[in-house]
Amino acid sequence: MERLRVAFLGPRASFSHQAASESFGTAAADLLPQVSFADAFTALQQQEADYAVIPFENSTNGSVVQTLDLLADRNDLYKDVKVCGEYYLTVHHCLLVRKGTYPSGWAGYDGSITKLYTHPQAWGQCDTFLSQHFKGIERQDVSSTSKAAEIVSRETERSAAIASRFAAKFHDVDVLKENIEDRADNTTRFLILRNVLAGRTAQLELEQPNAPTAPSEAETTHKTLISFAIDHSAPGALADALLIFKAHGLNLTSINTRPSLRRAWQYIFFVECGRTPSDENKDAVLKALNDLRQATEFCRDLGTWKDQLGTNIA
Ligand SMILES: O=C(O)C(=O)Cc1ccccc1
Repeated sequence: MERLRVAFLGPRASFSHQAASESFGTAAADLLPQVSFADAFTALQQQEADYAVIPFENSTNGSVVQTLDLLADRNDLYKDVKVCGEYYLTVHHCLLVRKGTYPSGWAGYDGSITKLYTHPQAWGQCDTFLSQHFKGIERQDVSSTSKAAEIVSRETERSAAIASRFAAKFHDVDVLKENIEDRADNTTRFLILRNVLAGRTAQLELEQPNAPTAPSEAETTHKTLISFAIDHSAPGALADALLIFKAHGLNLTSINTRPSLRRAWQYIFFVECGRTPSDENKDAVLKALNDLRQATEFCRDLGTWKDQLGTNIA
């Protein structure tokens, strides 16, 4: 079998790189760094990559809206891209500075840092630490935490990056303070995406490469993500749509919304639901999608995969 091509948000040493390399750890895979999540989606749609590993939500900070916007696919750019797996990564952030700038470490820190860099996802995960020690200090969003470490390694001003210990080593910068995340259990759930038309990944559907836990088939929950929009002027339209999930025995596990950008104040709903497969419910998702097509302005099946939290919710 040819080597798999796995797209992730680069440069190397980003959290997405870590998630990609851990989730495809045992497979023969080439990891392909991308400048943005959109580039990773494009690489998949054009079949220049077999999989993409993209952050979807964080246990401290909630949903990753950039990812929801790409899944919303308002311009039909990624029509063949679907979710086929997930991976949970515990995320520890460090405050990184150019090598040698603070020889006495955090204990001797004199408050001289004037600018902070990181990926937008990271600010909200380190809120308590930042408001205690860096209130009012300029913050600059950059394309990834690894990019932030790279910038700081070259800057002559007193600046700092929020990134991983791994990124510190990779870009040869110092760790001024580690574990600055608000919560020790700070975890990001990454989605593994594939192009449904790509034959070379078909056999891996529903399988997470290198699954951290391996529950038996009977106790594995399958999750499905479906997006839809409804006519907000009809009373009960959302309730009717959600009742379809219940009617087919699909357990709702999360709901997100993003603006539809078709009309002001209309939303795209992203509903995640779970089911433990059985003979009775094997067509539940297909049936629910058929019913949803009648009850919504549009709906889209964004894929089904195995739950890696190992919870049996049916
Ligand atoms: O910027 C990175 O390293 C990413 O991969 C995005 C991200 C940022 C913070 C937590 C998890 C993922």
